[in-house]
Amino acid sequence: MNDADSLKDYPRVRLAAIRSLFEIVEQSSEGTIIVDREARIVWMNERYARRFGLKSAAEAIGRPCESVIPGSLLREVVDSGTPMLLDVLDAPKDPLVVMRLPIRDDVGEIIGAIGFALFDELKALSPLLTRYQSMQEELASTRSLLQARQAKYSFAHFIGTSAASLEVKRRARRSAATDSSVLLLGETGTGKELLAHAIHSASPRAHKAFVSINTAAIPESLLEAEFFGTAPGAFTGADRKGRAGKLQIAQGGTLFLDEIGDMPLPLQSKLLRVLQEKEFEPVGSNEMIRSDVRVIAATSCDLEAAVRQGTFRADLYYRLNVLPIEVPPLRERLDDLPALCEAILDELQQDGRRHHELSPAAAGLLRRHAWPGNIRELRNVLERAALQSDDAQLDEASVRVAIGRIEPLSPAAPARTEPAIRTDNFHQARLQFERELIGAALAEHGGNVTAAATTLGLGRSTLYKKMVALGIVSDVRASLIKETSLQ
Ligand SMILES: Nc1ncnc2c1ncn2[C@@H]1O[C@H](COP(=O)(O)OP(=O)(O)OP(=O)(O)O)[C@@H](O)[C@H]1O
Repeated sequence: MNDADSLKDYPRVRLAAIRSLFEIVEQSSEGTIIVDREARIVWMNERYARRFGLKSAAEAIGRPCESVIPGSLLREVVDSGTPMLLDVLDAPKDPLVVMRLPIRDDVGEIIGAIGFALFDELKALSPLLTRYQSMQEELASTRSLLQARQAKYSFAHFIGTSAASLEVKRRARRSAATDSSVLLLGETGTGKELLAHAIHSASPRAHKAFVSINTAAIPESLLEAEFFGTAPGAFTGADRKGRAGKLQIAQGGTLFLDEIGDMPLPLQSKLLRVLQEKEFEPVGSNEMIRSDVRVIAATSCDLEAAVRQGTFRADLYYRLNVLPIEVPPLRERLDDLPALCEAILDELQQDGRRHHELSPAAAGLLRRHAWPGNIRELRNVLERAALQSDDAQLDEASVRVAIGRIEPLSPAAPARTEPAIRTDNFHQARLQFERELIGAALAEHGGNVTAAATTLGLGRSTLYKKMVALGIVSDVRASLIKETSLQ
C-alpha cells in the first residue's frame, strides 16, 4: 500500500491522527498533567511541576490536583465528562492558556482527565486582545449612538385627515421610497420635523442614523465644523483629536437640515458641492471623505424670495427642491383640530395626568383662532389649559386664558376647510360625509382597501359594505377586490 492509499483507510488514519495530535500538543505544551477518577495527580511533566514550585514531579503524585495547581478545573472535567477546549488559568508567573480533556476507558467510562498548558505567551496575544476590546467598546458606543439617532416619529404620528393633511402624507410617503432631496416648506410648528423623521423611518435608510442640524441655532463660526467635522490638530484644546461632523455621523442615513434658509452663503456653496460631488473635506484636512446621505431640508421662510434677494443660492435651491412638500398652516386645515386635540389630550394623560376633553364652546373657540404657532402652539395651549383646570372638561374660559391673545382668522384668508355639507337632510349629509372620508382614505392609499380600512379604524369587510352602499364600487367589483386581496 503506498502512502496515498493508506490515507483512504479511515480507522487507521484516525488512529494516526490521534497519535500525531497528542504528540504535537504534548511536545509544544508548556506542561501536561494527568489525574485519576478522584482528580488525584497520576502524572505530571517536570517542567510543569517546577512552574508550580515543586522540585520534581514525583512530589505531586497522589495529591489532589488543586493542592498543586490552585484553580485547576480538572475535577470538574472528571465529574462532568465535558472537555474544556480553551480556558485561561491564573498561574504564579503569567496566566496560562489551557485545554482539559476527559479520559475514557474502552467501554466509555471516565477514568480520569488530562490537562495541557498550551502556552504561556499570553503577552503575545495582548495586542490582539486590546484591539478586540477596543473594537467591542467602539461597537457598543456606535450602537448606543445609533439608538439615540433613530427617528422618533413615523407617519402614524402625523395626525390629520383633512384633505390637505392627507395630501401632505401622500407626498411624504412617496418621497420615502426615493433617495432624492426633499424640501419641506411651511410655517413654524406645522410638523416639518415630524415629517422628516417619518420619511426617514419609512425609507430604506431607516436602520441608519437620522441626524438633524438646525442652521439657525448654531453660531455661524461653528457651523462649518459642526457640519463637516474637524481633522486632528485643526484646533487646539478640546477638539485637538478631531471630531466627526454631522455629515459623517449621518453616513448611510438621513441628514435633516432645519431652517435651511438661515444657512450662510459660504456654507451654502460647500453644501452644494457635497450634494453634487458626494464628498467633503473636514475642516483642516486635505482628505476627501465620500458622503452617502439623503438630505431632507426644511424652512419656514420664503426661499424663492431669498433667492431673488440674493441671500440664498439659486443652484442650491434647485438641488434641494427636487421633491417640495408644502405643509399648510393649521388655520387652513381646521378640520384636523378634533383629531389633533384628542391625540394631544390623550398624550397628556399618558404623562400621568387626568384625562381632559374640550367643551363644545372651547372647541368652537379653537376654530376661531389663527394659530400662528400652529400645532406646537395648539399643544402648548392644551397643556396649559389642562394644567390649570380641575375639571375633566376644559371650558371656553380656560382655553381662552391659555391662548392668551386670540388672533382672529383673517376674513381675507378664510379657513380652507373641507367642502361644506350641501344639504339640510341629516341622512344625506351623513352619506356625503362618509363618501368624502372614505374617498380621501382610498386616495391616500392609492385605492388599497385594506390600508384605507386600517386608517379609518374599520374592519375590511365593513369598509367594503360601506363602499357598495355609498356607490363607491359596484357589488361585483367589491367582491372581486375582496377575493384578490384575500388571496
Ligand atoms: N400633524 C401632526 N400631528 C401630531 N403632532 C404634530 C403634527 N404636526 C406637528 N406636531 C407636533 O407639533 C410640534 C411641532 O412640530 P415640528 O417641530 O415638527 O414642527 P416644525 O414645522 O418643524 O417647526 P419649526 O419650523 O419651528 O422647526 C411637535 O411636538 C410635533 O410633534
